[in-house]
Amino acid sequence: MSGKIAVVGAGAWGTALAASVVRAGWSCLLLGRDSETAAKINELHRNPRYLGEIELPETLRMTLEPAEALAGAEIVLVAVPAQTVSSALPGLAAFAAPGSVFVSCAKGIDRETGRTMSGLMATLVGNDRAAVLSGPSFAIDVAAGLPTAVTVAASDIKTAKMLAESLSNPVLRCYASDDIPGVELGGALKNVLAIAAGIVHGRQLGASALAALTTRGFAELRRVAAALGGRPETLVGLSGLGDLILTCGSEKSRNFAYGAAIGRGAPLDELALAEGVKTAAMAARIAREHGVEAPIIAAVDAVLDGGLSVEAAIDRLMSRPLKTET
Ligand SMILES: NC(=O)c1ccc[n+]([C@@H]2O[C@H](COP(=O)([O-])OP(=O)(O)OC[C@H]3O[C@@H](n4cnc5c(N)ncnc54)[C@H](O)[C@@H]3O)[C@@H](O)[C@H]2O)c1
Ligand SMILES: O=P(O)(O)OC[C@H](O)CO
Repeated sequence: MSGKIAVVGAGAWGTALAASVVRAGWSCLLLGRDSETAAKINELHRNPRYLGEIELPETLRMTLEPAEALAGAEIVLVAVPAQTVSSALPGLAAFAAPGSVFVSCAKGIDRETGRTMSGLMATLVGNDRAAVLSGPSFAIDVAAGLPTAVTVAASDIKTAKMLAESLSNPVLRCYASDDIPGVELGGALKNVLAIAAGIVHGRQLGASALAALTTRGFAELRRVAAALGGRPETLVGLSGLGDLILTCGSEKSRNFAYGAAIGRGAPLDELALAEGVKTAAMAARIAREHGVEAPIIAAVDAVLDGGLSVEAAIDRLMSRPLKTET
């Protein structure tokens, strides 16, 4: 590939994606906010704060200037935390090259407006230029060049295929989809469910409970995503089931690890880096407003809100009326 890709957000995911697109042959500028990280990336080819000693490609450069990062970029990967996308985007759109495609790589629902990341982007650059990348992918794995597969969605399948071809490399396999809601809601909702799975793990409720929680959580993920237009077949793919399996079973997941800490009795932490914390309330609200049964998501929201203890949440989930499975 030749040409330029800009990556917004020099945290774990932005840096890993930037390394990955350089491996795919693109020139890449990473846009961040702190000069110390820029010096480490540009001079030492490392981002120790987020990715330890992983060696980044020497041609990867970071800048603090949006105009420089976005000038001439055909693709802009947006990898800042979901709750900062609405404030980060308006300052960027003005610098974007005409026709460039903005790809949300964040996983969450905006907690002020209830809007999805693609929805936020579409208001600025239009539906045709808004896309989503999601799927089972720890930044540290992608940065280290371990084999990974994700889904890239755009409303036009031709755009999705162009992005999948552009972003794939020998160790990152991108599948194309035209189901934006299905792909992005899988990623947003699995974070909430990973917190629940972490609680089960931290509370030492056993492997059987973890399997039950993950499976019933998946049923909720499918129902809520379907209510917002996600297609069932997308939810059994990488960005739904795939990412749920990854994050509901590994302490490498910040959401799972945060849930595990709560399960072990740690106090709630408003500043936790787990994206599911900030998406839980909106996910529960969307489920209520659409009349979708989502007791696990509601329980996570109530526990994070401080209104329900873990013990009471378990009792509540286990004492629900019995029903048919499907
Ligand atoms: N870390 C992962 O393994 C991973 C994998 C897939 C998806 N994601 C998703 O990617 C998103 C980012 O996660 P992360 O792990 O990189 O977070 P992070 O905390 O590692 O880094 C976030 C970065 O964004 C920067 N930032 C915040 N607001 C900004 C703004 N307005 N403009 C520019 N930069 C800004 C911060 O300074 C920080 O460098 C999240 O939605 C997360 O769910 C993360
Ligand atoms: O560490 P987490 O829980 O934010 O998960 C990271 C990625 O979303 C995994 O696909």
